[in-house]
Amino acid sequence: MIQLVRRMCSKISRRPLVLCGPSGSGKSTLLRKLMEDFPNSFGFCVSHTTRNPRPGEVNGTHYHFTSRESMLEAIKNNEFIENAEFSGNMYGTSKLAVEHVLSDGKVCVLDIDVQGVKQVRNTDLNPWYIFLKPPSLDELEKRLKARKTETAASLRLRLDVAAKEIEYGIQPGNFDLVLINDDLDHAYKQLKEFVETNMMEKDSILEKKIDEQIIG
Ligand SMILES: Nc1ncnc2c1ncn2[C@@H]1O[C@H](COP(=O)(O)OP(=O)(O)OP(=O)(O)O)[C@@H](O)[C@H]1O
Repeated sequence: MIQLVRRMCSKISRRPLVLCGPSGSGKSTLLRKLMEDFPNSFGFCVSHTTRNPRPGEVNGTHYHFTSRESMLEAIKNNEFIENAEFSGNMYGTSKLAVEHVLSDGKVCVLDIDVQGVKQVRNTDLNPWYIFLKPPSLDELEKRLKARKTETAASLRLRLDVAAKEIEYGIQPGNFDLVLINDDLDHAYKQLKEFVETNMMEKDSILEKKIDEQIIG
């Protein structure tokens, strides 16, 4: 019973986590590490996309791969929290995907772009917002090239968009934390510290309060 109450309370106390940053800034890389360290605390909110899967990407795990027609229909039916168009493809977070993570009692993690962040601000999701900034556009270009997922045209577009996103990302007040992904271990350490300070401690304080109320 105590476990159940604790679980219910911790669920409502846990604000989602938004990780935003230009394509290639390292969002997936950092989130993978976070999920490995806290497998029971965080749940990745699986986005929908109309783009084709990259090698190794699994439907339902990395993305829900879908068609433009079904996605437009679902958006019309108000099934999405946010959606964005990038490089001729649609991306979006469905309400169901968020509910799926919450029903597991986990903190919902959203990997979204600036367009998505602006829309999430108009919802009652109330997440923590973290912006991941590449050390420079040159370094971003190097990393995207090394990832070997882009054509010359899609690389160009990503770099153009990145410059605008960084402008928004570093503006004071837009994010709770701006993380520079220079050295990966250092960036991860900062992310982990932010999470432990702002997201974990509050939960343990809440759990202590629940224990005091229930046990006496
Ligand atoms: N600190 C770092 N130093 C060097 N390489 C890095 C660092 N962080 C990430 N990378 C590499 O940069 C590339 C881009 O990272 P990743 O795919 O995680 O970016 P992303 O923000 O998730 O991109 P997208 O939005 O396109 O999915 C990957 O090949 C990754 O291994």
